Amino acid sequence: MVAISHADIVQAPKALLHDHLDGGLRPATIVELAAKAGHRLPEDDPERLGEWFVAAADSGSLERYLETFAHTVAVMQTEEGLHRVARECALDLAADGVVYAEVRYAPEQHLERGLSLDAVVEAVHAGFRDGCAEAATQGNQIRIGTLLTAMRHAARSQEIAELAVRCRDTGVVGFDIAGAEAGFPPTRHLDAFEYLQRENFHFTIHAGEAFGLPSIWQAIQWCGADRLGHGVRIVDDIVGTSLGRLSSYVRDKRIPLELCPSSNVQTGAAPSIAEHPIGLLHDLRFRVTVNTDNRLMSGTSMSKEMALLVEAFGWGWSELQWLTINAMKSAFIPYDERLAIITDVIKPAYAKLLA
Ligand SMILES: O=c1[nH]cnc2c1ncn2[C@@H]1O[C@H](CO)[C@@H](O)[C@H]1O
Ligand SMILES: [Zn+2]
Repeated sequence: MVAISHADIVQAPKALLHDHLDGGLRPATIVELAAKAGHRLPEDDPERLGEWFVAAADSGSLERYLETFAHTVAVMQTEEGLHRVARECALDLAADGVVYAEVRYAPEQHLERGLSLDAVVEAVHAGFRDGCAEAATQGNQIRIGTLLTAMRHAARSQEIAELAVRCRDTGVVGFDIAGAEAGFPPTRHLDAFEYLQRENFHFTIHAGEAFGLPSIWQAIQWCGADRLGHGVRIVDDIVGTSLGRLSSYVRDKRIPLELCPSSNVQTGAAPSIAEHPIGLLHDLRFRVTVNTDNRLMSGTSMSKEMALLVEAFGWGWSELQWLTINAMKSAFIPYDERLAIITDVIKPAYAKLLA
């Protein structure tokens, strides 16, 4: 069998559920926007700045990994900055062959220069609209929905949940909480999750990344999460191939795991790509999806994450199709729209690749 190259994977349609808007900026854009905003950067040369992000995020700790976001969030405080970052995000994902993406960010982090929460969301949506339209003229079709994130150490989750519901017909497809996990259990935000459930809305929770099973258990059984952001520590409930109660529940209910291999290696949640639990979770038929998390901090892309898995686990097109369909099945857009992307875009393309 001929090995699948990175270039081959770029051509294949991909679906991405876990990508942070403020974790995917182009280094050159950060340099330009920082100059305008008067924000000091650790490096002023785009190439060196890109390397700085990857090296600084390569810290072995989620807390230190998250410190690097100060330099991206700083340049996303104006309508212009937000619009540009969202537009470029759409173009970059589309050029990488991503056909469906859910991109998340925390509106509460973009108010430092006087924008309102609603203005932040509008600027991001306008950027995505323009980026998607431009990508289409280049022959790259992409659909993007946004997830609004609340920061788990802060106290604005109810407000952000209400914002998400208010914007559900203009591009927001779900809600999330992110930030340092240890010491900030998801149950702190129970009111927000109960509100979202009453509104028949969708949400995912970052859980089981820097902290283990109690965090996953709370996210699912107390908060009612539809999906798990990372969820990689679910392997702590698996001995050999024998599943405990919680891991059985997650697998049997088909709860999607938004796994992010490179990010997990950087924060110390996995020792290496080859030893990443995604191999075991695939073999045990969990609802596994593969994601980028933060393309800038991990120096990655959707195609690169897949190429790493091909190399580490010897996976081929059938596994890549499985991951892609899993992601599409787990998306927060309506069922008929998910199905249309699976049957009209994903399956025909992989049928050719598999032939
Ligand atoms: O892997 C992660 N785990 C937890 N929080 C994260 C991760 N990646 C990014 N963020 C946090 O989410 C915010 C909104 O996008 C980012 O500013 C960052 O603080
Ligand atoms: Zn994340």
